[in-house]
Amino acid sequence: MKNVLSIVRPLLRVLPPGSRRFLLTYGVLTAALALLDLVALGLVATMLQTVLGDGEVSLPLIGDLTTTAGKVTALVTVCGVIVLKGVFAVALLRVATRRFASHEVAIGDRLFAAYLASPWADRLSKNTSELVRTVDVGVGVTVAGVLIPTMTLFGEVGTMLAVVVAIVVFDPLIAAVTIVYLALVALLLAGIVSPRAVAAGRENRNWSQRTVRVLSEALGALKEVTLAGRTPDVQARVHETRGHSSRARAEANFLGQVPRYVLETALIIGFALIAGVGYLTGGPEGAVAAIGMFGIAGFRLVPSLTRMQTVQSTVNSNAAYARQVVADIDGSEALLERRAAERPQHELTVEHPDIVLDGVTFTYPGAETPALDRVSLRIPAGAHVAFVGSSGAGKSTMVDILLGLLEPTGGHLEVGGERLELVLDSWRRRIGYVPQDVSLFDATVAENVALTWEREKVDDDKVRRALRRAQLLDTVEVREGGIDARIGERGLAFSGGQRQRLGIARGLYNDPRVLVMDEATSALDTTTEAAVTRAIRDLHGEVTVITVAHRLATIRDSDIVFFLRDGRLVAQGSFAEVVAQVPDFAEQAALAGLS
Ligand SMILES: Nc1ncnc2c1ncn2[C@@H]1O[C@H](COP(=O)(O)OP(=O)(O)OP(=O)(O)O)[C@@H](O)[C@H]1O
Repeated sequence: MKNVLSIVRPLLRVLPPGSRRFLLTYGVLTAALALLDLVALGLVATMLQTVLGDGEVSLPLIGDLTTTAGKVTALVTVCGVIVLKGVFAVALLRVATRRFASHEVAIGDRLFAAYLASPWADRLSKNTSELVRTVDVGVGVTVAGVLIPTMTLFGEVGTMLAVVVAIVVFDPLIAAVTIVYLALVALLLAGIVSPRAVAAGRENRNWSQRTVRVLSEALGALKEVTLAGRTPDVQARVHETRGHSSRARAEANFLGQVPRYVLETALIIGFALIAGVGYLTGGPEGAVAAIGMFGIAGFRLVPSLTRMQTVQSTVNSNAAYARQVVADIDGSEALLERRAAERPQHELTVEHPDIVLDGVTFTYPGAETPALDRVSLRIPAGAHVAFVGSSGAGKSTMVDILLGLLEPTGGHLEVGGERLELVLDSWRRRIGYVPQDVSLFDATVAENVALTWEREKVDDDKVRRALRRAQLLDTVEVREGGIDARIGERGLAFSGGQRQRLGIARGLYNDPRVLVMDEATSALDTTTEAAVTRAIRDLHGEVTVITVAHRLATIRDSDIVFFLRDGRLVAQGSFAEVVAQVPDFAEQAALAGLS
C-alpha cells in the first residue's frame, strides 16, 4: 500500500488543476457505494428470513415491523435502494472513465510539451522511438494501469472498514485475531510478491522499448537490410527482445494471480486457527460462533483483500512507466523553469542582425574533445557565407549553434549586439532552415511547405512564391491537385531532389531574415542546383544565407568562406583567398575543377 502511494503521489502532481478534488470525491463516493452495498445486502438477508415467517423485524431508525405489508414494503424499499445504487454506480463510472481519459490526454500533452521544449542537447540523448512509446503507451499505462486501479482501492477500503467494525462490535478478541492473521498474510504477499512484480514491470518496459527501437531502426533501413540479406538478423533481434518482454509480462501476470490462491488457502487455515481460539475462550459454542464470524468476515474480506493485492500487483508492474513519465515531466519542466529564470527573453530590435561568435567552444555531453574549439567570426547581415571542411570538422555543430539549438559550452554568440540566449525566440522566428534530409508528413504540399497541420493557416501565395524560388512550382502544378495534392507517407511520392526542393520552399516560406542551408542541395542535379542557387543569390543583401556544402561549386560565389578543421576555424575569406591559404582546400577545389 505504501508502495502504491509512493507511485501515485508524484503522479497527482502532474495532473491538471482540480484533479485531486475529483479523485478524492470519486474515492469517497466509491467507498460510500461499497458501504451502502454491504448494509443493503445485510438488511435484505436479515429481512428475508423473517418476511416469510411470523417473526418481528427490528430495524435501526425505523423500529419494529410487525405486519407482513410493512415488512414487504421495507424489503421492496431496500431492493429499490440497491437498484438506485447500481444506477448511481454506472453513472459514476461513466463520469470517471471520461475524466480519466482527459487525465491521460493532459499528462501526455504535458510530457510532450516538456520534451519539445527541452534543450536540443538533451533531445539528442533520447531515442526517438522510445520517446514516441513513452508519450503514447507509457502515458496510457500510467493512467489505465496505475491511476485507475489505485482509485478502486477506496471501495475496497470502505468494505474492509465496515466488516472490521462489524466484527469488532460482535467479538473484539476474535476480531483482533482475525485482523492480525489476515494482516500477516497480506504482509507476506506484499513482501514476496510485490518486489518481484515491480522488477517484472521494469523488465517489461525496458525490453518493450528495446523492441520498438530495433523495429524502427530496421524499418528505417529496410532497403539496405533487405538487399544485404539481413532480414533474418533483424527477425532474430526482434524475437530475442520480444521474448524477454513477453516473459516479463507473463511473470507479472503470474504474480498478479498468486495472491488469490494464497488468500483462499489462508482462509481455510484461518478457520482452524479461529476455531481453536474460539474453543479456548468459549468452548464448543464459542468455536462455532467464531467460525461463523470468521466465515462471514472472511468471505467479505478475502475478495476485498484479493482485489487489493491485484491492484497492488498491477500498479507495481506498471510503476516503471509511471515513474518514467513523472521523472521526464519533472526533469524537463524544472530545467525549463531554471532557464526561463536565468534568461528572461526579450525581442530582437535589429531587423537584419549581424552574427558574431566570440571564442565559441562546444563539447557534446560525454565527448572528450570539443566539436568546435574557440571559434571567433563575424557574419555581416545580408551576406552569403559558407562553412566548409572535411567530414567531422564541426560544420553541422556550427549550424546548430547558429540556430540556437545547441548552446556554446564556452565563449558566446551575439546577434544584433544581443546575447543569443536572451533573444532566442525572436531569433528563431527570423530563421529559415533547410536540412539535408527533409522530413515530409502525410498532408498536402501546401501544408508541408507552410509546416502546419491546419489548412486555414496556409497562405497560398506565399506557398507558390516559395515553391517558385525552390524551382518546384511547375512540377507541383502539373500534378493533379496542385499545391493541395496530398503527399504520401514520409513523402514517398517525391524523388530525393524534389523533397529537397520542397524543404527549400519550406525554409523560404516565412520570408526569413537568415536562411541556413545544411547540404540542402546535395541531391539536386547540376542544372536544378544552379537554378536554385541563382534564386537564392537574388536574396543577397536582404537575407543572410549560411550554407554548408561539400560540393564546392555551390559555395564558390559566397562572400565569405569559413574553413573548419577539427573544430577550429583555420581560414576565412573569399573562395580564392581560402584556396590560397589552405592547401587541402586548394586540392579539393582543383579536383572540382574550380581553380
Ligand atoms: N550528438 C553527438 N554526440 C557526440 N559527438 C558528436 C555528436 N554529433 C557530432 N559529434 C562529433 O562532433 C564532431 C563534429 O561533427 P559535425 O557533425 O559537426 O561535423 P561535420 O563537419 O558536419 O561533418 P559531416 O560533413 O560529415 O556532416 C565530430 O567529431 C562528431 O563525431
